[in-house]
Amino acid sequence: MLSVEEATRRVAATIQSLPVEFLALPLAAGRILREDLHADRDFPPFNRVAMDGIAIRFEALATGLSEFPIERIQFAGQAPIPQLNPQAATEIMTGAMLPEGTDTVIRYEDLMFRTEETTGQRFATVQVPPPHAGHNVHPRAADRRQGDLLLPAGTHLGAAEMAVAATIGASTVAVTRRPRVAVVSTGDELVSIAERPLPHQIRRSNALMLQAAAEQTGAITQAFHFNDDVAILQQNLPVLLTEYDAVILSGGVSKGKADFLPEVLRELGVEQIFHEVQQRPGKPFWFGQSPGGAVVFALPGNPVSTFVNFYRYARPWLLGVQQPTAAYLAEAGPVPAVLAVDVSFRPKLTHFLLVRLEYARNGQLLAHPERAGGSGDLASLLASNAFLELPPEQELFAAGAVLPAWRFR
Ligand SMILES: Nc1nc2c(c(=O)[nH]1)N[C@H]1C(S)=C(S)[C@@H](COP(=O)(O)OP(=O)(O)OC[C@H]3O[C@@H](n4cnc5c(N)ncnc54)[C@H](O)[C@@H]3O)O[C@H]1N2
Ligand code: MOO
Repeated sequence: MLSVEEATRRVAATIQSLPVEFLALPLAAGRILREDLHADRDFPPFNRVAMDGIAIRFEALATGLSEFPIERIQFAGQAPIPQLNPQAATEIMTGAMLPEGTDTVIRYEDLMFRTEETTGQRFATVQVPPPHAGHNVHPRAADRRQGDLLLPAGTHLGAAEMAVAATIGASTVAVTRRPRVAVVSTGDELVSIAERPLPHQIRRSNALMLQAAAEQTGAITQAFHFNDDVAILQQNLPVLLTEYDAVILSGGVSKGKADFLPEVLRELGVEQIFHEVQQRPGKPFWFGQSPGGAVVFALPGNPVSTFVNFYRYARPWLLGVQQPTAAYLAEAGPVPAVLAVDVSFRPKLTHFLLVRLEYARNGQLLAHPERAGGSGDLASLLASNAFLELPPEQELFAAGAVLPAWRFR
């Protein structure tokens, strides 16, 4: 049977970048950028006044001058008028362009004002002299230069990236199109969430779970349900394989008499890349790829198995096809966590152990195992926020062991 490492490698081998689409910037938040974006101007683009007050020439103070006549007032957004008199001041607001002939800004808090009654002329007296020329000025190009690479292809457009893209006028951007995912539940025992189940029936929860989890990666999803019927599966699966980038099925992949999926998928020309992984939960996981390129994650139907397999294999795939650089691995992969108590697990399987991750006072990420009733106990997912990956070659895991933790919250 395939190891978790080998299954991971085979899933990763099917990752190919999805095509690029061009979007108006406001619609691109959360997407992966697929072009390099450079500074179109210097940052800041002009000598920017950083405090409300007056602009003067620093040299004037050295001559012993401390009172300046105010020549004019300049607001942010007004084109500056050069100040020709080196002994005068321009009253000026934060965000304005520093006028030629001045080099220093003194804030209102460090000034006293008086108005000459006869002429109406206003004067500012410096109470606290500035320490150096350039004080309270954010000089042109201090932060970045025109032409600098600011957002390389592969950047995830979060809040900071949106601000920088906006400031350089990237009104339309090239981004990865969203993955299209069909989520399919199978099983005769499953009824819709609006129905009152008969005693032998249950409501189908996996499809909604998978939709929510896939949409969080940026995918567009649509849900389907098929009964355990070979003809229905044969009739409905082909169109999904042509219209979606990934088809994520749940149920119908183990050894039961109604577990038709592996056979039907093979008959439909989907190449089986593996069936069964040396892991618990989620051993009967089937994975394949159709000739058209769509991948098929046929996940075991027990809700915790479906859930764990999604986060362990399908989520990294969905992030990988959107992110053409290796950066996706950091987002998709596990974080190291410290086991809080001793744990033993006998079977020669990789064990995915539901845990609650919590920061200890020393900053360590501690993993507390959660009481769980097995792979059917979907309520156990509520109390946990990650699963630890315990390797198969070991039976005892002592408190303090550092292990990979896959977070899902
Ligand atoms: N003889 C064997 N039997 C089983 C094996 C095995 O190795 N030999 N493996 C067990 C393991 S492990 C798992 S996991 C399950 C997986 O089986 P299937 O993928 O075929 O899933 P089903 O039998 O269809 O369903 C299992 C379980 O999950 C419930 N389910 C299914 N779909 C949904 C849904 N959309 N929403 C909510 N719940 C769902 C279903 O009702 C079943 O209770 O097989 C073991 N058997
Ligand atoms: O290993 Mo199955 O996935 O637990 O119930």
